[in-house]
Amino acid sequence: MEIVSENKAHGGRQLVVKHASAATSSDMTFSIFLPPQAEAGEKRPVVWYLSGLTCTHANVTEKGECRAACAEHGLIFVAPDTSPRGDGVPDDPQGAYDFGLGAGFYVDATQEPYARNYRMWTYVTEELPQLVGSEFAADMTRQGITGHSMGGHGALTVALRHPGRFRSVSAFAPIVAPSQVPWGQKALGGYLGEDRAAWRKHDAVALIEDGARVDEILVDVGTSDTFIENELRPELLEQSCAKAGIDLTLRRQPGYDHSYYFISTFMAEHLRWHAERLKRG
Ligand SMILES: N[C@@H](CCC(=O)N[C@@H](CS)C(=O)NCC(=O)O)C(=O)O
Repeated sequence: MEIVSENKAHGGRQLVVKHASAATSSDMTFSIFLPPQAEAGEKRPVVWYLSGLTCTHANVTEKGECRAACAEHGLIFVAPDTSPRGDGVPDDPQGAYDFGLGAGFYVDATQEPYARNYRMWTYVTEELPQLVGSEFAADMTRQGITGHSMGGHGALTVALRHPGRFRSVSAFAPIVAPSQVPWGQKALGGYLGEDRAAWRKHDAVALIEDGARVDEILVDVGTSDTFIENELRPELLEQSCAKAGIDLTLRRQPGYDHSYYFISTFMAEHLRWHAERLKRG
């Protein structure tokens, strides 16, 4: 583990960390904010933030405005990268932004040439939690997860497939049914192949239809988000949660778009919502 940068902020410490990942057979970089309470040696809850297309750890770290709320509530905030990186890691054949580098979609690819490196599911669900749990003052019995867009899809699917691991789940403008939208169809087809049965395990709406459950979900999406109708389709999550009895709070925020101006506006509310659930019992 190599500390790439370290800055004091809000009485805590913002780190950027690089490590050799066995899951992705590449070096991976993530950011972690340690609140003042963790700096004082106390084990603190962890909120995972999975980012969207084209992002690295840096977008939310620099533009997400997460640190004041994390310091107030004593939350460790971890932001992984969105794909493997480096020499020899294959990209989209046309260099498109929505597949390959910056677009790992939080799956373990089975298709060539992606299967060796594109193992973001194993990375975010196994390898990185083990590293964070062993290297930092993290209370791994208290975890929450959130994310944006492709990372909102990641947060929902990871939570739905790990019952009991997360006490709180939220998302900003998530892709909720990747099997039914262009971004998701391209990614799931490219990484997992054309067998749609394999896609269902990486589709929040399909997982809920197939019986997966979380107690409650908070979702914010902007009404001026240009991806809302064709890629995000929050109404599909609304319908599946209503049918399944999942307590979904879906807030359509008037005039907000898909950007970090939107995310940063509601970040503190999401973190408070996580903190309330993470401090229970
Ligand atoms: N309009 C973007 C689509 C990708 C996009 O909007 N990415 C979102 C996540 S899905 C993002 O957070 N981008 C980076 C940023 O705003 O810092 C493009 O064509 O590159």
